[in-house]
Amino acid sequence: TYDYFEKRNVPFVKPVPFFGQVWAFFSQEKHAVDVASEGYYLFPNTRISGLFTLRTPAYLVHDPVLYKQMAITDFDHFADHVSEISIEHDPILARSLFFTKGARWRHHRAGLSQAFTGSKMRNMFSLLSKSASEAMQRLVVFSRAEPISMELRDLYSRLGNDAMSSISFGVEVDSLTDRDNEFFLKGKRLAKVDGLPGLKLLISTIMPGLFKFLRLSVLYQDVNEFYLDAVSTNIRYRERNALKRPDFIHLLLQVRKNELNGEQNEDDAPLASAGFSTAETHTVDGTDDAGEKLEWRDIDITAAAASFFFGGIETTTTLLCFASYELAVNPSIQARLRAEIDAARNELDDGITPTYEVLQRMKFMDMVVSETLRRWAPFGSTNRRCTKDYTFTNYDGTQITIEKGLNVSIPLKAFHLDEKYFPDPLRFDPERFSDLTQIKQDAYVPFGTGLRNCIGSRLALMQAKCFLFYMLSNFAIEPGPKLTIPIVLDETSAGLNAKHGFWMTLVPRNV
Ligand code: HEM
Repeated sequence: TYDYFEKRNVPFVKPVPFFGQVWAFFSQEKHAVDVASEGYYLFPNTRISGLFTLRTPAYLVHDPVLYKQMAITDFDHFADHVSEISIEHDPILARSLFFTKGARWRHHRAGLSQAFTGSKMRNMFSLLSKSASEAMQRLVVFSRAEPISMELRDLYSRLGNDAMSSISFGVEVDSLTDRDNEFFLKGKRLAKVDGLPGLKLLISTIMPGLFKFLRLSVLYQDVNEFYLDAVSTNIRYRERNALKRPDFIHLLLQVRKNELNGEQNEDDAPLASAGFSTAETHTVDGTDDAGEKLEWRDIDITAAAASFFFGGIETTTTLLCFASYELAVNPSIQARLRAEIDAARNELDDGITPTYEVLQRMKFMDMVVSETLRRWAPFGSTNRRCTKDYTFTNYDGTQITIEKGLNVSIPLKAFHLDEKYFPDPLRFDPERFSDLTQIKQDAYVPFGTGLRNCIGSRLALMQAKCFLFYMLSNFAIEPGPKLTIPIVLDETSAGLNAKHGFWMTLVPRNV
């Protein structure tokens, strides 16, 4: 088994007998994303390297151009993500977009894409902004014009949960005051990426076969039941009361009735970009091999809405936490961003409430957010399953064939921190994004690339910018006494997190 890559002339990370590289996942003091990317640093002159999980060979892509090729032009060779989540044991997660495969994925992606267009995001933005603005007013009252010390991951995940509850379900919650409301508690359990759920998620990614064999589930049973019940009650209520609101449930009900299909909105083109990092839109044909469309049942709508909590809140919270950290330790960057926000506020009717278009125009805000996503990619690696044999040429002219069924890992974080693409890569420097023609676009992939890229990039960018806008309108962010500088990462979390928290002091601006 272990001569697999030698025979194919592919450099590979030497496996520990029986365990392969899995040993390193569980025995080292390194984050799973860094363990998975080890070959990237060991073999700088190849487009791909090999590794073993237990005794199964898998690949690691080194060349961002190859990733792009696999994800766009040669998409039909790499149509799926690798996880094997069972519909029986994880009825919601297995139906959510990241984990679906084949015809179900095509159908869901084609439907959901209609809910994430620029014009839909702009309509939704008013709900997002209202939720953020109300939360910020409560925070201002809470501070009583005095500096307050806060752990920002907790704060941002509360704000994120409240915003997502509003834009997904039309449910207004206030997790700052009502700290143990059910939407927040269940949302936290849903999106948990540390402890046992994080471990299971890791196993589902690095050893999908074993995960399937052990019949494991990731989500807690009570979380499945909560969301299934919440969404079907919500749908019935809307149907009875003919309720219309620009949120996801409403859009997904329209998708179900095929009301959005082919809807052309002349607003879409100018609204399509939420900033430099916005993931490109690709058209996906939603019909199956027999030319049929699947139905959108209640459980599919539930899975879609729940997946926004699962995939969207932790990641956007991570972006906000690291942006706040960098602003706190780089006061001159913070001052420049604050000046841009103040200038934008002068142009607003009420001097307070940003619009989608105002945020779209803020150049320095976009530079700060883009650089945060580069330096601290919330999603440090993604993957593909090879669905059809694939042959390509390596740098040295040799042909390599990836066989159907093998898993391929893509080290997004390693691309972002490679000095070949980004000189002095550990330095936080928004100026890199001042001249966008200088950015090596293939290597800048915070939202992945191709047909399976992040569907929520516009929402994430607008949400992060909106929260930063309100935060810096009201507070200066300073390092708190409990903050560790430089930040120490939590190597045990499946996501990107600070080991000792994001402790900051928020100083009211009184403007
Ligand atoms: C800063 C925040 C976010 C980051 C950095 C991020 C990053 C990513 C990445 C890297 C992927 C995999 C792409 C690939 O395999 O090529 C992905 C997929 C996905 N993301 Fe995000 N994401 C964020 C926020 C969101 C939000 C807010 C939502 C939904 C509301 C969302 C929904 C999804 C979904 C559904 C997929 C799977 C797409 C598919 O398989 O077709 N993400 N995201």
